[in-house]
Amino acid sequence: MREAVTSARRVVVKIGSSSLTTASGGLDTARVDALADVLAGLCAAGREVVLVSSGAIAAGLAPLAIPRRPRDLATQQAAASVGQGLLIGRYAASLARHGLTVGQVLLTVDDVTRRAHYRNAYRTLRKLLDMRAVPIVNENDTVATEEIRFGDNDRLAALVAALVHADLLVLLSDVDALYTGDPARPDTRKVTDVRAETDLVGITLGRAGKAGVGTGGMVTKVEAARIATGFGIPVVLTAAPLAAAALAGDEVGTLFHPVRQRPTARLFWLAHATSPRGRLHLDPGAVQAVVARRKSLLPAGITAVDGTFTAGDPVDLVDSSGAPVARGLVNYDAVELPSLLGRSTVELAAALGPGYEREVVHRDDLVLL
Ligand SMILES: Nc1ncnc2c1ncn2[C@@H]1O[C@H](COP(=O)(O)OP(=O)(O)O)[C@@H](O)[C@H]1O
Ligand SMILES: N[C@@H](CCC(=O)OP(=O)(O)O)C(=O)O
Repeated sequence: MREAVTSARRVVVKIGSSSLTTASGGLDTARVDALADVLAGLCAAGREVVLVSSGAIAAGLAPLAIPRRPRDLATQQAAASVGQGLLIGRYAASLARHGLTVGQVLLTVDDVTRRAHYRNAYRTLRKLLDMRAVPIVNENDTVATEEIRFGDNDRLAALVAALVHADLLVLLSDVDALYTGDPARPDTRKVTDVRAETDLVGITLGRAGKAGVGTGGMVTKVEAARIATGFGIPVVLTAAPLAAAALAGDEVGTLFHPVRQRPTARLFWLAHATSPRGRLHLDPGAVQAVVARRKSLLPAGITAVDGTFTAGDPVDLVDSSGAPVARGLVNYDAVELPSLLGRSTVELAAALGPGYEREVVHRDDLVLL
């Protein structure tokens, strides 16, 4: 019995396209009904549920007579636009059988990465939960462009779990657990528990299984598990038909144990949810100061600046090989920085005024990567 699972009050469940569609590509209503039954069971037991459901693109293919998952964004978006309505309609009907109401929540990357926006998303999700409705989240595929797309809902689910302060994230796929390699091969073993990054050493994370339906495969699921467990949220990865057993605490699938206590929400978002707007190249002394001594970053330790950012934006701090070592909120606009580099704060204050004594990134706004 998994205590971390049975004690969870607020649960985020994510289901992949591969678990919702028939072999011919249409929406499998029996599977949607089966999932709805599991979710209704959770609600009846007084637990709160947020569902993150993929499947919009897959559900839109048959009605548009598209034979397989399209590669180009515009066709994917058209399919999602048709499919999302069908998907949510089906969930609404399935959950109505249990007297439950659904609320559709379509999110873009910005909605969960920009502070002002994610507060907004959080408020809506909270309100839906307070009103005993089941929020059903998907990426807002029809407006997301290639650059600002999640592309996979695994990461979105982990960020939503963090956003609503969930006690558990359940990732439902078409495979019953994480395996040491491609589960289709005979020599692979099931991994029942992942307690630390070292447990993943030697595991081959393959791409999506069912051709043309899922995206990301195990890579994005393990990445999602990293994000959630880093926020103190346990993650169970299993197959959709095992959802009820997994949620009852049975030892099915793979349990990713939380690796640490919850960090402050702000720094978590900085590390995992924000997209950096630029890069500050640090000399070795500055890397040492920021990483080992947890100091603020001063202009003297910066050798170069890339990107077009303004004060308050997230930026990556990179070492001399270009590898990111930390992320932080920068106190200057990109255009201001080049003339300050390599100069001490005392010198800058004397030459330019006391406003230039400020750190480039304050230690309170810094998170190590
Ligand atoms: N190490 C692994 N363990 C388990 N499954 C794996 C592994 N590597 C690749 N896979 C494949 O990942 C697939 C699940 O990913 P995906 O198709 O993206 O699912 P979903 O649509 O549920 O998000 C499985 O069907 C499986 O074939
Ligand atoms: N937003 C897309 C989901 C893409 C996606 O992540 O799919 P999957 O790998 O099946 O979870 C859709 O609804 O089709």
